[in-house]
Amino acid sequence: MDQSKEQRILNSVSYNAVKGDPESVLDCIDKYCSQKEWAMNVGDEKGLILDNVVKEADPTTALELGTYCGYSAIRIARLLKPKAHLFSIEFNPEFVPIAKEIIEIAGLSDKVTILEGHAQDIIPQLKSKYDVDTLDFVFLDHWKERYAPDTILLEECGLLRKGSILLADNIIYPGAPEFLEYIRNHKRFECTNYPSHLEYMKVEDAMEKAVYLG
Ligand SMILES: O=C(NCCCCc1cc2cnccc2s1)c1cc(-c2ccc(F)cc2)cc(O)c1O
Ligand SMILES: [Mg+2]
Repeated sequence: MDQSKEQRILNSVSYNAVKGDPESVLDCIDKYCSQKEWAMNVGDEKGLILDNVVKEADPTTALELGTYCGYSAIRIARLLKPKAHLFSIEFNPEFVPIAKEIIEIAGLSDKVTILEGHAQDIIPQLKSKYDVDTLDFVFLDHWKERYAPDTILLEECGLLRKGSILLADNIIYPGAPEFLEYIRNHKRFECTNYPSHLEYMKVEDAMEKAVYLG
């Protein structure tokens, strides 16, 4: 059976990236996906916004919804301080082993735990099963219509604390209108919009940061 696009991305990383060097893994994926095959990584332009928000949050415990090939997990994990940890949830069983391998090549396996399943099933288990207290940073990059309900779920599960920072991808394209409506009208969130472009394209996109006020 011929390989998947995600398999081909892993092949390219495995062949071209410097083992243990997260930057070279990111560069390799960005090169492959801008020159050979488009893929839904957050990419280099929005990746810089992600970097800056992660640096601002300086999280001890971070959560990502939507691992895909591990690109944004590497962007986040490479900035984490020594004892900090990233939990990343992915529902597609095909992507999990590929993301694990790419994160391993980046040398960041110790800082990232990939949890396979749907966010709405795993979020309620984070405290009891994964010993999470509260989340300092959350990157939303999964089903766009799940951004709002899963944000509500995070709050209901007591996983947000005063100052928790949420960052959502694809606010314009594919778009997350319900999330935008919810988060901007909810008084316990302080929102900031970051205009950008869809990964590897000239199409408009944006990211939205929401600080939980407690
Ligand atoms: O759909 C996107 N991301 C979500 C897919 C993962 C589904 C999951 C559900 C789920 C549930 N629970 C836990 C984990 C997970 S992962 C996505 C799509 C585009 C795009 C696609 C076509 C196009 F022409 C232009 C842009 C760009 C992006 O940056 C994206 O992020
Ligand atoms: Mg995205």
